[in-house]
Amino acid sequence: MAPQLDGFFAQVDSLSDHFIDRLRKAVAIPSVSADPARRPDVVRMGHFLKDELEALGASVELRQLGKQPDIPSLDLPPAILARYGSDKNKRTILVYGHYDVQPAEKSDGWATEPFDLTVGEDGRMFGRGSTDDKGPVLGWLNAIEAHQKAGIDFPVNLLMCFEGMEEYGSEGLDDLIEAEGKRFFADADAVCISDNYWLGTEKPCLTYGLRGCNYYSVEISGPGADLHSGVFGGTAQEPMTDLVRVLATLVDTDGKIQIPGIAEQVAPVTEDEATLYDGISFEMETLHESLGSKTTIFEDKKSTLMARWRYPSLSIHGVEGAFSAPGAKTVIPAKVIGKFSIRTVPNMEIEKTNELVYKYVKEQFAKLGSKNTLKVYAQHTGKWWVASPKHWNFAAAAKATERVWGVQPDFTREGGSIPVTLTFEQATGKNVLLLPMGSSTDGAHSINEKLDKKNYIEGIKLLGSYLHYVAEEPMSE
Ligand SMILES: C[C@H](N)C(=O)N[C@@H](Cc1c[nH]cn1)C(=O)O
Ligand SMILES: [Zn+2]
Ligand SMILES: [Zn+2]
Repeated sequence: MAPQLDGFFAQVDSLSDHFIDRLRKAVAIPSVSADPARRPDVVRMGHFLKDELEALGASVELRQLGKQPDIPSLDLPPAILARYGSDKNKRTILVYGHYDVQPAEKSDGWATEPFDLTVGEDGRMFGRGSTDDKGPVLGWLNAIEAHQKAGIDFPVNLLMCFEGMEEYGSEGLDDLIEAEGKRFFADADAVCISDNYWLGTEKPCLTYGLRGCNYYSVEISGPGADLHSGVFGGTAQEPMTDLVRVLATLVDTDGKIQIPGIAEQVAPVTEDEATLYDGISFEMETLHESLGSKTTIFEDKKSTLMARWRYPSLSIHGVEGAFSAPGAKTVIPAKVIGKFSIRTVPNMEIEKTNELVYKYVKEQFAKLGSKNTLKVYAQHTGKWWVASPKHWNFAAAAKATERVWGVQPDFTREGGSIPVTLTFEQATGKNVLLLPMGSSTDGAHSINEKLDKKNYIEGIKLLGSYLHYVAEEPMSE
């Protein structure tokens, strides 16, 4: 099966320094989508990808997505739509990834410069976006190049959709996907996304589910300007005090969401599902390693996996407008905006969840009897997704995993969110597969994000061989 793969693998190995250099160039572009000041860098990253793709012979379009809804003066970065090959006798695979990254500052606690890919002797490649999601996005380009240089026919037609706003809720992309479902994406036989991580560090996985994400702001204001706490402390009602008290009512120390009506929406555990967790390769020790501590809510694997995959969670992320620098500033902030999100699961509904959140937050604020003013709103929302892994798309990925890594993959769900996954499924009507490259200790969204060189290089082989096995799978749907 897939006889050309040995030549492809050898070519990937001999190009490995070049592929790491490509990742270094990509990481050097600080494409932070959440920071309006970095928007030119996000656009520059989009152009970098366009140039690289064109140099490989792909046809590429940059699609403008309009203005950012919450900052109407700011253009959204373009989505990249690209095609490599248009042979009617080949299958067509649509791949998606994102070229934006989470914010990162050395002062957050990074051991190295976050936008300077630093490769250690042990093969760990540190840099913001290395695993999420520049390494995997470049994996597709590298697979194309290795085929070209090895003189091996590319096994499928590849459609690519890369966006620059995923870490901010994929603003503007749903409309494009819906509009292009039966146009640019019309030929797609299946969809593959490489933008998540293995459950541990040793065993690869194929992922068939994601949680959704509803992201909220709670804004409390009162004074006309920031105040001196010596002059006004004890005489003015303070927005920060109110906010802390409201945020404290959302969730308890063991992660139990306190908002009535959320738990009632969650799908019951079926008998089949209850047996599924035992077979998954997952160690609490690896979780402690990824977490950097032993502060887990649960002590056992099953409860932990269920909490990550099939129950909602509520996280408090930060407070805009609050004093957060080192030192001691005796300020009373005039307006503070608390940020929290709820990871949603089957059968939670976005609108119903929003209404429950708004009602609860308003009730908690009312209980304080404060003269300050409250606003609560959703910044962005994205639905959960669960697909069937019983499909030739997953079968091909399982064979590729066995060929590259020598083991059968686990079939997993993921606690994170990729907001457009369900949109791709619905707009194309095709099966969607998540095929991760990185591992659980990569620290996506955290300080010292990394991708292991082994996962990058073998990951390129995995993506390329998946396409070969896709070409060989019997047509069933
Ligand atoms: C799993 C993926 N690599 C990722 O990190 N997704 C983000 C996307 C997001 C941001 N807001 C809402 N969703 C995540 O899960 O936080
Ligand atoms: Zn990502
Ligand atoms: Zn991310």
